[in-house]
Amino acid sequence: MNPVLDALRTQAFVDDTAKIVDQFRNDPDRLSRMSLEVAGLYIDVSKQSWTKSSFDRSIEVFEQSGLSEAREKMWTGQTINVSEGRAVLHVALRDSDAENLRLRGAEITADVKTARDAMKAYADGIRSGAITGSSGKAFRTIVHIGIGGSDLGPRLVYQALTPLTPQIDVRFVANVDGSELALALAGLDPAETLVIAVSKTFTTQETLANFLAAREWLVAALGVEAAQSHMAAVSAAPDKTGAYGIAADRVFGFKDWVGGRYSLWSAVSLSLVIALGYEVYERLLAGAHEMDQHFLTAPFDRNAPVLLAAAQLYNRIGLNRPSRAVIPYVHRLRRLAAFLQQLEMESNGKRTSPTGEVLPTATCPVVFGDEGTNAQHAFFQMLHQSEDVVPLELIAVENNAEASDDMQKKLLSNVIAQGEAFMVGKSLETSEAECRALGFDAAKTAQIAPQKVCPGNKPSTLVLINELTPETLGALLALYEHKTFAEGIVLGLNSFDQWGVELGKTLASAVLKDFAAEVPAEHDPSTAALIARVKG
Ligand SMILES: O=P(O)(O)OC[C@H]1O[C@](O)(CO)[C@@H](O)[C@@H]1O
Repeated sequence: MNPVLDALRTQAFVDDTAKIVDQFRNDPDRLSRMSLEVAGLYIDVSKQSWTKSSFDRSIEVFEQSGLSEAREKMWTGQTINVSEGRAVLHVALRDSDAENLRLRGAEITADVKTARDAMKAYADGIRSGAITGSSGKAFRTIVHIGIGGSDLGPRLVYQALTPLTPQIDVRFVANVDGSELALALAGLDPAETLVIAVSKTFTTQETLANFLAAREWLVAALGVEAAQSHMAAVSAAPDKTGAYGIAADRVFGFKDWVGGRYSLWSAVSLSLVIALGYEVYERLLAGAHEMDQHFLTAPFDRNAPVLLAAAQLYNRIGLNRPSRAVIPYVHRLRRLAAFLQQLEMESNGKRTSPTGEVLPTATCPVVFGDEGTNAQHAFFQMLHQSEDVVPLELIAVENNAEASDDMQKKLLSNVIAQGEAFMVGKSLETSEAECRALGFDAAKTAQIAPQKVCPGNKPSTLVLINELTPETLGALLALYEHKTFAEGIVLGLNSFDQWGVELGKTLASAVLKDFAAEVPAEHDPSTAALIARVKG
């Protein structure tokens, strides 16, 4: 029983038939109350399914959820990730105010500063040419090897901010499917290549397998000793890196109070700091910090992360909508949906409370998406006409210096029109009129018009980024982190562990053993047949 969420569901039930478009007539202040501008982001949730009462009820849910106290606990470094016995302090990585850091105990200040300085020195050395490959050649390419939180954030940020002609290129490798590494190494000169293994635990099968294969590639071309200066590692378990032949002065650490999917602010982004420059990294942190301050101080009904979280809970819990589509109309943010899939679904895709009780409600929707306008020519057909309601998150950039004014206007016209189209839909009357305008006779109109109908009344949120800069990108990603945190608190779960991923890993290592075993372990006939097939 979760009384605050029950109240929300009751309100949603009452408002179930409400038309979004009518709410603007019923409530002249709707747009101003449900939109705000912060850290270079304009956020509009007025096309969500709320009535005035259900919006107010949704905000009350957060006021009654203990979110303020939980936020304080996080910011002051208390052990809120109870099952792993850890604090959650990724926000400290983007807080350059030493006074604040000291509040959390002395060692954090030193840790954060030491890690930043080490990254900066190494990156500046490579960018200036003071640090080179074994043959004295400058590094031209970084092969960033990592998966999950050690890949999705850095890959998203690199694609978002990389210059058109980068001084140093970054190629990302995550999957243990050897094709990804093969494609990443293709055409590279080992003498100009730096391989960085990125893993919080330094135990992840895919990352270690890819790193060993990449090291072999280096050693084959350069020899064991020379290869050393072409390898580096990032980990919260630096003690594990030595076994992989990585020199101690090429290991960059971070602490276990940084969760994997919240780690892009840490040394996990070393590849970016080298390729884009320390200054870009600092600006990314500054943008995220501005959103942190907003989240910390803004009242909940004017708090961007809370507004996005409230829309999601209203859709997921209030109206039982099991999915959410994230559509960045920004080619440089084409990996945003993938990043949010891990951030939100690995954080809040849970079924029990931190004390082990099964939760009384659903939790996280299925998050999916692709870049706009591409998605319009792929799955929008279903989103527009299906009876299923999939709430949308539309993200766009207002000013893009890389695009002509004409193309930018075309792009923005699409994202704005889609929000409207999902809300207003297309009625049978409109469809019939269209058919008649096309010269269809009554029989053909009766056949075709119903097929053109779009039910509409489908909600969307728009996040409009003034210009895609390191600051606004930092703010955008911090926005989603705090949205996810706020939802987790209301749902009554621990957003910072991920016990559910272990089963697949355990079974994978058992199957791997079975491939080599004389007599494989007991499995169901389908699994046994597959193992036998691979064993040949
Ligand atoms: O950085 P690591 O320790 O290699 O882990 C990679 C990813 O694997 C996970 O543990 C899930 O399997 C994620 O939480 C994490 O981001």
